[in-house]
Amino acid sequence: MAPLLDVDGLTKRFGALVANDGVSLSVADGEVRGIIGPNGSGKSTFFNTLTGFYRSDGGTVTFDGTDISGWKPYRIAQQGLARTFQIVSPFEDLTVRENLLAVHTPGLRVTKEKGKRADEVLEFLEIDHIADNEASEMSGGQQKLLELARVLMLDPKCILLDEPTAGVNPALQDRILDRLEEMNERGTTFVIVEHDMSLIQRFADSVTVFDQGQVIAEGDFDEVTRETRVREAYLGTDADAETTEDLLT
Ligand SMILES: Nc1ncnc2c1ncn2[C@@H]1O[C@H](COP(=O)(O)OP(=O)(O)OP(=O)(O)O)[C@@H](O)[C@H]1O
Repeated sequence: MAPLLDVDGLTKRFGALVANDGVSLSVADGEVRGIIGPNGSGKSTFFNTLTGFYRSDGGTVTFDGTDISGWKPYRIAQQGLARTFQIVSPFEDLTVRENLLAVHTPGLRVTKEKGKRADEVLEFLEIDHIADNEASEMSGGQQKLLELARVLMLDPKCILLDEPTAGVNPALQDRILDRLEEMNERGTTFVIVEHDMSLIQRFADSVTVFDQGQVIAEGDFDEVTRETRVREAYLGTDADAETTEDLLT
């Protein structure tokens, strides 16, 4: 079966710096793919280029059988490939619910339907009790949930998550992960950039490792974390680490 997401030779340069150097990666429908790699290895750039926030310098992106290379971010999101950001930025003056209603959802033209979707999403993520609070009153962790909620308004086939639990307390982290797993069971595909290796180990079916803008390994978590090249990539940024566990946690 053709992959849901197929990236071929994606390249992004910032002046002389090649942040993504011919990155190729295929994700199957229903898969959870983890992307790991040391700081500055090009993971966020990959998401930004893939989703049209950066103009690519080469390569193609095919999603659900359609070539979406060079498309604008909103069109890509509406095609079913949505993303969250490492730094969340809700409309702070709006309430939580209003933040969801502000998402452009072409599939739900009737306001009543959109309100119903918003209420379902709020309940699913267990933030319905703060629906009428201003977003500015939310904790950092709750804002991460709001970010996810905004993405769910689009009912996407595939969600790219950029560090979904960074800076979130452990109880809330667990809740976020439970919800992601539930969505995956219902068929949503995920690509997740995360430094928290326990999360990757628990959630990802397979892992792609970036280093210096390139894919250097791919496979299941235990397989890739044993690879010498992966250990070396992390060692370069953490010379004191002695074991793989030290390196990757
Ligand atoms: N807008 C930009 N302008 C110039 N250089 C950039 C820009 N964004 C990223 N870079 C550079 O591209 C390289 C890859 O950065 P990127 O943020 O994609 O890495 P990352 O793997 O996501 O890192 P981290 O894990 O720290 O988030 C780095 O050298 C970074 O300094």
